[in-house]
Amino acid sequence: MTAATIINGKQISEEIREGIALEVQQLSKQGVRPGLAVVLVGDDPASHVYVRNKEKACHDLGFYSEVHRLPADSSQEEVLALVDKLNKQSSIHGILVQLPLPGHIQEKAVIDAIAVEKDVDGFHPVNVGNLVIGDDSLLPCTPAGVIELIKRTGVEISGKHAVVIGRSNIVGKPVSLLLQRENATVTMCHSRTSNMPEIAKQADILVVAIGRANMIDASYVKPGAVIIDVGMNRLENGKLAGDVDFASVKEISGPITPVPGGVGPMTITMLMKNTLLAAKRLSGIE
Ligand SMILES: Nc1nc(=O)c2c([nH]1)NC[C@@H]1CN(c3ccc(C(=O)N[C@@H](CCC(=O)O)C(=O)O)cc3)C=[N+]21
Repeated sequence: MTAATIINGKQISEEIREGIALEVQQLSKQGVRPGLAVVLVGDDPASHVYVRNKEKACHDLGFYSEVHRLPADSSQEEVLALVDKLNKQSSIHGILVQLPLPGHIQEKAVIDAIAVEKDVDGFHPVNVGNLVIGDDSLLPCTPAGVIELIKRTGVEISGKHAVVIGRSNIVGKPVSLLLQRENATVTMCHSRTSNMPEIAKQADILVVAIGRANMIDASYVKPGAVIIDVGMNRLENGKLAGDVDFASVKEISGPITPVPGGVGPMTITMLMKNTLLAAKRLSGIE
């Protein structure tokens, strides 16, 4: 068997970003510059890579960006007051409040407070509801990036069996809905699934988002299946590992994403795409 294709999320991101940069140029002629605000409460170290990569993307694409770093002991009222200010600020079209928030702050209260039109994470209940219904909405970034990566493998999604491992609100659930929207037959597995390898082995497309380093080995994989690894696990040696045991799985799978360089860069690219879209809509251009 020939070696599996490695899906180059970094390169695909670059291609999409070139298109976004062109649109930003066009928009600037109409006096609009997409603006993104990121709110970081406390100093979760895992957040830093993400915020750094996001700032770089904003800079490279000519977006306006603000990062608000609040101390870990900020009150919920303080965070809500900042969100309210950003909701009203015309230079900002996208607001992302980095999760997880410190335990004393209710994530739901904060997400609910973000203006629906500026919710570039796609986490607000109105955007989630529209996703479920199939109406137009700002799509959550990682799930949107996953679909884009699958489409670019050239493998048809329609009619295929997709298995999603993980049922979180930010990845597993929305990815399942988007795959279903693409006419896949979708099975969701999770921590209580009793015969997971057996089910996963039926997948033509396997999306893994469980948060356990290298858990999915070749015994979960049908030969030739598309493998999308959403995992981001920081190992003790400081390296990043996915949820998929890349070395063993790539020997039998079809196209497979690496970590890093797979889904991660796409998440940021989709955030930029959402911010561009929000800027156009808020400016009455689309
Ligand atoms: N409201 C909110 N929205 C999020 O989208 C969100 C969040 N909170 N909290 C944290 C997670 C994590 N996350 C990442 C996205 C991309 C990379 C990324 O760019 N990874 C690169 C680089 C990794 C590296 O070099 O260390 C890669 O996979 O190749 C990392 C992490 C978004 N998150």
